Amino acid sequence: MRIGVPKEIKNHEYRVGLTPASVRELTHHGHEVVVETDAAAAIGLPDEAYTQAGARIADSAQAVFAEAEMIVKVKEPQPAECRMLKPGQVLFTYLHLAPDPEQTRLLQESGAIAIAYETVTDRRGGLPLLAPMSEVAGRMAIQAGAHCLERAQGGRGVLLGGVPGVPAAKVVILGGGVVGTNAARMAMGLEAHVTVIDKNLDRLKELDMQFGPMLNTIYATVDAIEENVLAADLVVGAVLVPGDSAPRLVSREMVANMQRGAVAVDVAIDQGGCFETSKPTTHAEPTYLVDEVVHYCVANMPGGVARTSTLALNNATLPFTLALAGKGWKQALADDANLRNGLNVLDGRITCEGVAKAQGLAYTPAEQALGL
Ligand SMILES: NC(=O)C1=CN([C@@H]2O[C@H](COP(=O)(O)OP(=O)(O)OC[C@H]3O[C@@H](n4cnc5c(N)ncnc54)[C@H](O)[C@@H]3O)[C@@H](O)[C@H]2O)C=CC1
Ligand SMILES: CC(=O)C(=O)O
Ligand SMILES: [Mg+2]
Repeated sequence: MRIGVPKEIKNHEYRVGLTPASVRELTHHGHEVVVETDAAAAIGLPDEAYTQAGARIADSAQAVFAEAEMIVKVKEPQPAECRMLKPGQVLFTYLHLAPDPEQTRLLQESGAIAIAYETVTDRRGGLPLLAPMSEVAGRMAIQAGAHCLERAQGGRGVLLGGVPGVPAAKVVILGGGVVGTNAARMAMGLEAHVTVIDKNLDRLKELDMQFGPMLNTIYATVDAIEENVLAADLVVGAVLVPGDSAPRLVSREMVANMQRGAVAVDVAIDQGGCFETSKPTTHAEPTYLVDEVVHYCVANMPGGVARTSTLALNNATLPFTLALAGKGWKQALADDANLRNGLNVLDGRITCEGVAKAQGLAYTPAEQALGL
């Protein structure tokens, strides 16, 4: 198969769909790879590393989209990229369609086969292609939150760990999945007072076993969320209902009653965010204030540490990329129910239930769309 890797064009997005090591694996298996020039030069992966791995370098995104049978990317295609997609072309990347009607429509119109990293599953019900970026974003959430808490950033001038004689900051994490666990681990490492709130009791039990008495775990009720958010210095939004829009757990009124200079890091912003006051921001302008609460809502946080993130993402995506390239998309999707859960759009039909529900569109089960 001929696989194309365009340079990412989202604001301050320096990740890339394939590393040279992944390219070598694909060319070793007899596939052709074409990479846009300077696709990953910013993270120390120059064109020569790709040519040594067996790729060809193309001088534009247009050239990559024109000749590839499958496009492997990182972020959701921007409108200009959607318009370059062709009927029958496979797109393998993050999509986050639930809160994005424009992209959904453009993908439907393109006739491409759109497979979203974030809805591919594993045998244990996890999300193996979201997990590495959630690990990164969860860890970054505490770095970003600590920075935003500095007074010069609009924060309340609080140090996460406090010092002897002065209490530690209160960090409240909504959602104890991959983002939440990694955020908790970093915040505990900095000696903050950390609370995780989740509606999944089994998950809370696992966290309790993992971290012991240093971590407070609380079952998610409106009451518990309100009480903890209002007392928090830093709130991390880390909930997810796969495929669907994020549940809005923190209302505008709750934000208005938060402490002045408190910080909200809404990692769940890529699925619409879990604060009513959240709107997507960029690495160039990551924060804004609502009622003197600092909001950090960067939708591509891992792009900030693009080298680490690219390597971590490729570790997870490579087996699926190899399967799609080796078997062809139809067979690969037919053989693997977990990969099939990644299929979001086929022949203009929406095959992810969460996306269809979030946008009030008709849902076609992937099996039906594939004629299985
Ligand atoms: N902004 C960014 O750059 C990035 C954003 N993300 C996003 O972060 C979010 C979280 O991802 P993961 O941790 O991987 O998901 P996950 O599935 O591992 O964890 C989500 C947790 O939320 C809990 N949850 C769901 N609904 C809830 C509710 N109503 N109340 C309380 N808890 C609830 C679930 O029980 C689960 O434990 C996702 O939206 C993901 O796309 C991930 C990586 C990067
Ligand atoms: C998952 C996601 O949104 C990201 O890695 O940018
Ligand atoms: Mg306020």
